[in-house]
Amino acid sequence: MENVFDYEDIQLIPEKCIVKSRKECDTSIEFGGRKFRLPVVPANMQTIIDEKIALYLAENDYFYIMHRFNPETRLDFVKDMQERGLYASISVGVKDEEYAFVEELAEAGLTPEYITIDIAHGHADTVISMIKHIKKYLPNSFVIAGNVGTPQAVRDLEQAGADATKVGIGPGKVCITKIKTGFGTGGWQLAALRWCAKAATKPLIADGGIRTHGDIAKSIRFGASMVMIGSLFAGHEESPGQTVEKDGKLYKEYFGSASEFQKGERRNVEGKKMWVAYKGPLQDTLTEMEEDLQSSISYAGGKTLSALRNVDYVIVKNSIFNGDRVY
Ligand SMILES: NC(=O)C1=CN([C@@H]2O[C@H](COP(=O)(O)OP(=O)(O)OC[C@H]3O[C@@H](n4cnc5c(N)ncnc54)[C@H](OP(=O)(O)O)[C@@H]3O)[C@@H](O)[C@H]2O)C=CC1
Ligand SMILES: Nc1nc2c(ncn2[C@@H]2O[C@H](COP(=O)(O)O)[C@@H](O)[C@H]2O)c(=O)[nH]1
Repeated sequence: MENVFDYEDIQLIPEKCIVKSRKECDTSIEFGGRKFRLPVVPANMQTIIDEKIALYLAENDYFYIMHRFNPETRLDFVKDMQERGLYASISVGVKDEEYAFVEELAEAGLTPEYITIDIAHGHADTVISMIKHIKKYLPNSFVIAGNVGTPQAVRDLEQAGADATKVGIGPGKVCITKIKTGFGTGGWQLAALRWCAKAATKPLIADGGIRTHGDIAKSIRFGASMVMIGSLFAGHEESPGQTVEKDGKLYKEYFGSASEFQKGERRNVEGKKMWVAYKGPLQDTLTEMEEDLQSSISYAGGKTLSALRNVDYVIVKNSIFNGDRVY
């Protein structure tokens, strides 16, 4: 493939500014029939989101996807969110019991507004079959399917009925898929997104590899409607998971959904755990992301996210920084 690059290799080129203040720039996005304040969603991982954070995000017009690792709580979660007049957004897998769960929701008259099929290798018959099952029993749920890394996968999942596709195999901060299997989009996630966008007729979610807020603007430029982020959302006051103190500093755990910490066993492990420096309140990060994205839009010469989609860019290999040395 030609022109393989990642986030750190790209710089977007500024256009003439048309606003007097960055406050005029609107970062909101319509996704699955709802308007959200940011084109950003915290990863559906156990150390990133829990019911309390989901509630906060929904109440404050942010998009969220609840993880699937406490499966028995999902039905009540959907009921509770909807009784509060909020949208419900959950994840499912593809094992037999997940088929029964979808039917259980339908029998209870509960339609989650968003259902994400959360599978490592999403270009699979198992995922295609689950998309069809959800569309049969819960036709009004907006189905996000993934993860994939090729245009053919996007076509196949869209063809099966997916309303959006999630792109990203192996670029995540706690991912070891690329090392253990030799496969994935790690190191060229942004180019893979661009490749997938050529085939997509429905929204794409760029998932994994976001290391700076500028990477959100770059994802939009290369075809994402929404950006899923794990590590930048880890380590907050509200983040689920253990907190430890070391040399007077606080750290919070962040582990992969395919790590032994998630699975409780060392079988097919494709994720690891790391400790993230404590970051303070989640809202501070969301606010900073919004301000930075408003600034990105102003550099793109517009007032809305659409301005980002057509800006020119240069590929400057490793010119910003290498790997994860961010600040
Ligand atoms: N975005 C990414 O790069 C990655 C994300 N993850 C995350 O880890 C979590 C666990 O994912 P996953 O293992 O899919 O979910 P599950 O553990 O629920 O496995 C789902 C089913 O798919 C099978 N399966 C898993 N991987 C493969 C594969 N490579 N080829 C064929 N069948 C497979 C499993 O069987 P069996 O285990 O017996 O093979 C199981 O029957 C998810 O949250 C996922 O998002 C994991 C790796 C990569
Ligand atoms: N290969 C693995 N990928 C994983 C695992 N758990 C989650 N993920 C993916 O990472 C992103 C978050 O990436 P980040 O760079 O923003 O931290 C997440 O949304 C999943 O797609 C895992 O165990 N192995």
